[in-house]
Amino acid sequence: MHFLDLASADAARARQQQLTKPPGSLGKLEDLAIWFAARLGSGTPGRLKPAIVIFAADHGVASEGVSAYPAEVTSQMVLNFLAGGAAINVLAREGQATLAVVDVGVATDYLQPVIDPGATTRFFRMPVRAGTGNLRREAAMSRDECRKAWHIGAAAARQGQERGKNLLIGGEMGIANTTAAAALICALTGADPAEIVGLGTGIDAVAREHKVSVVRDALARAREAGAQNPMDWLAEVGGLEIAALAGFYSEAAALGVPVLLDGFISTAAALVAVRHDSSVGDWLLASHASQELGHRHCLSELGLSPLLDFNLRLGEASGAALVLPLLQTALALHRDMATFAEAGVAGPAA
Ligand SMILES: O=C(O)c1ccc[n+]([C@@H]2O[C@H](COP(=O)([O-])O)[C@@H](O)[C@H]2O)c1
Ligand SMILES: Cc1cc2nc[nH]c2cc1C
Repeated sequence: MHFLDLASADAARARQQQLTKPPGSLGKLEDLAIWFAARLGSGTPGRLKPAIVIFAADHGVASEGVSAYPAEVTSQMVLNFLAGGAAINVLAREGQATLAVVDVGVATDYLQPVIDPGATTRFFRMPVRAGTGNLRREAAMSRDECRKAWHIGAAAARQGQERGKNLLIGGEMGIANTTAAAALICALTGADPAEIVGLGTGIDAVAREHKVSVVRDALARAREAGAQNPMDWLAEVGGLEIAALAGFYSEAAALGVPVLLDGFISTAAALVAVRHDSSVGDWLLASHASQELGHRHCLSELGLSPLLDFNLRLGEASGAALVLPLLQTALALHRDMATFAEAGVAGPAA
């Protein structure tokens, strides 16, 4: 386990007091500089080197009519990521982050060649199985499959660290995964599904009522099957990409690399990782508050407050990538501003 570097945090806090501005006037930008100092082990951290990894997988529960889109969209969007046409391709470029996509269980075949010579997105095909089982009726996956997906995520985090990345961002693509994420949040926090289940990709109120009952049925079935600890729940009502994300976050924390969370599904995966090992929580930063109903509840269970509230509900790491320029700016201000002494500016009146 990695500990926070409190001496570096103190050095950063002291520097913030010396920079040519009233103390506290840069608000959360100051907090961010201190947050990164404690985790990057320097009182004046350099530029962030972010890596984005999107885990993609399908969900058997899509057959219950819980999404506004057909399951084939998962594989079609993977092709879009590889061709460079998705929101995350643009956001990753703007945020100067590398982008990789890992197929941990996409069920439908890719109907085009997946290699685009001009594309910069790396692609790894490591399907654990062709989508999960329908979590309303059966375990989403076996414990063994769940562990495999978790380890794929953990290996991705290790590779990020080996490549010198100092900020890890996990994203996901999986039609129907807001159903699995909602079920996990309810299972791990005791919340009522009616307060967590949202509209996902854009279902209507009637479909949402049905989605609530699908989650209720899944929770009752899994409880009956003996689910107790976070790993049990992850296998029973989670998803392959959610398990990979939970492994990715756990390993990032174990390696002492900070993590930037995305939206509802990403945060549900982080909740699993934290309930599995509470020390993971120290390494998590929340990028934004998703429109998805239960996201704020999940964030508050993790003790996190989101930086932005932009009504996003896209997933695929988009909200996390969006805040990268803000984070780089916070660290640049912290590094590059003059102190009162350097600039010959008088401090506060005595
Ligand atoms: O990240 C979020 O907050 C978020 C909220 C709603 C939907 N999504 C994305 O939409 C898909 C899941 O929505 P659904 O309706 O199919 O469950 C999945 O690919 C997610 O990336 C993501
Ligand atoms: C088009 C589309 C793009 C997405 N990106 C992440 N989840 C998504 C879901 C849909 C439906």
